[in-house]
Amino acid sequence: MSKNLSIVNKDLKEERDKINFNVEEFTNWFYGGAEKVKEKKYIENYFLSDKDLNLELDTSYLSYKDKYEEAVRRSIVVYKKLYKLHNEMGGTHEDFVKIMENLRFTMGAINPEGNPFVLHFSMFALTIMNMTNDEQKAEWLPRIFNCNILGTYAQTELGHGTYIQRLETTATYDPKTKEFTLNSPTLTSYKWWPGNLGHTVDHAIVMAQLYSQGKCHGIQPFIVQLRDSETHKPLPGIDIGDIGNKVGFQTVNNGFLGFKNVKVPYKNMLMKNSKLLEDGTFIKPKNAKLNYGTMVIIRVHMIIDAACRIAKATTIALRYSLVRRQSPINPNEIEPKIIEHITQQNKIFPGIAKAVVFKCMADYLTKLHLSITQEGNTGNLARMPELHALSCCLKAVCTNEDAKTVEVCRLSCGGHGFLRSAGLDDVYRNSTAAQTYEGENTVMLLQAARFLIKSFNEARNGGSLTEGVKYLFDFIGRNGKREIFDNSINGILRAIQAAAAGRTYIAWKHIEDDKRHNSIEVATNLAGVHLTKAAELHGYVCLLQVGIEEIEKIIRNVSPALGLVFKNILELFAVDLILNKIGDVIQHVDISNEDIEKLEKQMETLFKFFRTSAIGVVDGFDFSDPIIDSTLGSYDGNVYENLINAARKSPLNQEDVNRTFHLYIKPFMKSNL
Ligand SMILES: CCCCCCCCCCCCCCCCCC(=O)SCCNC(=O)CCNC(=O)[C@H](O)C(C)(C)COP(=O)(O)OP(=O)(O)OC[C@H]1O[C@@H](n2cnc3c(N)ncnc32)[C@H](O)[C@@H]1OP(=O)(O)O
Ligand SMILES: Cc1cc2nc3c(=O)[nH]c(=O)nc-3n(C[C@H](O)[C@H](O)[C@H](O)COP(=O)(O)OP(=O)(O)OC[C@H]3O[C@@H](n4cnc5c(N)ncnc54)[C@H](O)[C@@H]3O)c2cc1C
Repeated sequence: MSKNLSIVNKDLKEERDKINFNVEEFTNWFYGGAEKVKEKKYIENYFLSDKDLNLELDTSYLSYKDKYEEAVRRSIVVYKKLYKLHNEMGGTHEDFVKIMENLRFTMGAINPEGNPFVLHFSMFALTIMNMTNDEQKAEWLPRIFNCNILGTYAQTELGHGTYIQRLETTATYDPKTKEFTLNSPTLTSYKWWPGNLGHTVDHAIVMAQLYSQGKCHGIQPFIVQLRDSETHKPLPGIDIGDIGNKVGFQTVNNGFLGFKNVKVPYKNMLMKNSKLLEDGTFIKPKNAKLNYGTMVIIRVHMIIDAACRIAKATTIALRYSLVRRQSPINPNEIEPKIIEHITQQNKIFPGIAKAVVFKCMADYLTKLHLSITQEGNTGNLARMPELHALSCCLKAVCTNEDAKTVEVCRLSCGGHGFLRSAGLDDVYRNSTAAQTYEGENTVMLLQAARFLIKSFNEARNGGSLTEGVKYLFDFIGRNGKREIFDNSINGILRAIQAAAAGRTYIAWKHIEDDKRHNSIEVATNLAGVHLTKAAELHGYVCLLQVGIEEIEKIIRNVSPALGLVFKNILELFAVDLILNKIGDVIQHVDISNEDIEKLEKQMETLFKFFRTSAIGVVDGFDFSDPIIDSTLGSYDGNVYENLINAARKSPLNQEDVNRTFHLYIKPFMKSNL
């Protein structure tokens, strides 16, 4: 960690002196090993130490246009260095991925309001890698990796983001000219939202309805050039621009795009899955949803992003809470560190536990994605729906928790948390954006619920279930009897499973009852609230189940002192979860008031133990000061000095008297109204 060289605040030093486990060992776990931590630090320093980035400039004070231009300038500095470093490292694909993974946070420090090239290196490149045939790979990948072309992923339209089956952009094939003609037949068919589209990229993957031989064959991906390679002017028939100011992501350059008779060559339809013969004959893919593959990959990646945003927010909130003193607990004693107020612990400690459990889930899901993709490459697509359901469910649950936790962290910093210099606003904006992009969270939960209902039917009919939903058998086996609660970690898991299965049953029954008067679709819509609750509970089951399995493995492999910290973290996650979901649990589990009181007491005991470890855990997340970028969360804990120094940098403080005094205020004050 590049620690600030200033003297560490004595309250924070006192906390660190009490840490009773090896922080470095925790860091090595979080990043996947000592070698990876070394790499991370090297890469971080390699980029952040570059004076050309001019990181001294606080871009939050710039205008919308200046922010964008500075973000582009900084990104180019970074990407030039990236390619230099890539060559130095050996130039393999693995080296590239390593640098990109580590750049995730570094980029956040360089462009706090978003990266104007993020889609090129994520969705654009991934779609070309995964949805093209060999010839197309050979044509496009070198140009993408050399950045000779820059691209984005243009799917969402003004009228449709969720229901992509009804996208309106058309691509009509003419076998005589061997070209597609792209059109935006209505205003609502304009592409709207794609990141980097407005003024940055010159190419896009465009999702459009394919028409051939007079028939519509559903949405297919096309690679389309949008701007001239020399002048960057929009090509004929292309209407393109920036969509304007947003809640966040100000420098991501989200754009709009309309087509009027734009010609695209035959070879530009991505043909790994669906195929179109030159004569216009359409050949269906093995599974029509294969074209949704890039979204699945990104949803999987979003779990680790959520974990890291929570880790960052809790680092800021906890460090601040260990140096901020306010409100004596005993009237005659000195004001305590605010963390001594138990409500403050309740705000921050469960968040730290979530970051750890989400990280376990991200590792698990990444492995699962890899194994299901490998199966897919051999033609076996059987587990694709399971992966789709799981990634939708966890994308929704983890980003919802992420936004909630980051906001609680902001509140836990009181007034100072509302300052931009506290560093929580960009984290929150990114968290809340993640609730919407890559599939709106309610819609994602409903997709997961579809899988749950199918599995429930399967279980009722004595069929087979995938591992993650086998608990539905237990529910059916109990035949209406309630699960008996026992206060162990596995007891809590069984209780959450019973709640998830119970809610699935309620949703299923709701649909079955309504089906008598309505179509299955209407009945399903009417059960929507139950369905989303069931999917959400299922997401928590997955998190706890994977958390238990992964943390048990971790405990076997780390020192006993760190093992105890992991045990504490897992219990914190589990007890916090059951207490938050107690209403659902009571409905399906035989749990007494005494049991609940015991859980509440247990939480207090867990807080007591975690009180000494917490600072070690957040230090172990290993965010350097430039990455944390917070007056309240810096390693040295000198928050008041940081706050006043940051305030002095406000553009308004660069002069004693602002011109508005003479222009408006003084005449107003002298006017006697
Ligand atoms: C070099 C590497 C570096 C990597 C670094 C990575 C770093 C990441 C950084 C990323 C930064 C990104 C910045 C922001 C980007 C935002 C991009 C976007 O938002 S882009 C825009 C994002 N936009 C969105 O996310 C749009 C959201 N909407 C959708 O995804 C779809 O409309 C839908 C899935 C909700 C429904 O689809 P619809 O066709 O209407 O389907 P129905 O309802 O009729 O039927 C459901 C049936 O289909 C089945 N199934 C479905 N999918 C799959 C699948 N993938 N598979 C298998 N099956 C699937 C399902 O199981 C079910 O089966 P059954 O029950 O019938 O048996
Ligand atoms: C920051 C950001 C970046 C983005 N980047 C890109 C990008 O790079 N490329 C791209 O193509 N797109 C991008 N998008 C678009 C994004 O993917 C969509 O906005 C998202 O998928 C939601 O779709 P929507 O806007 O149509 O919402 P809507 O579907 O209109 O949602 C509005 C409301 O309707 C509800 N609703 C809709 N359908 C259903 C249903 N079936 N059942 C129940 N409720 C429903 C939703 O729950 C929500 O409450 C981005 C969006 C954002 C915010």
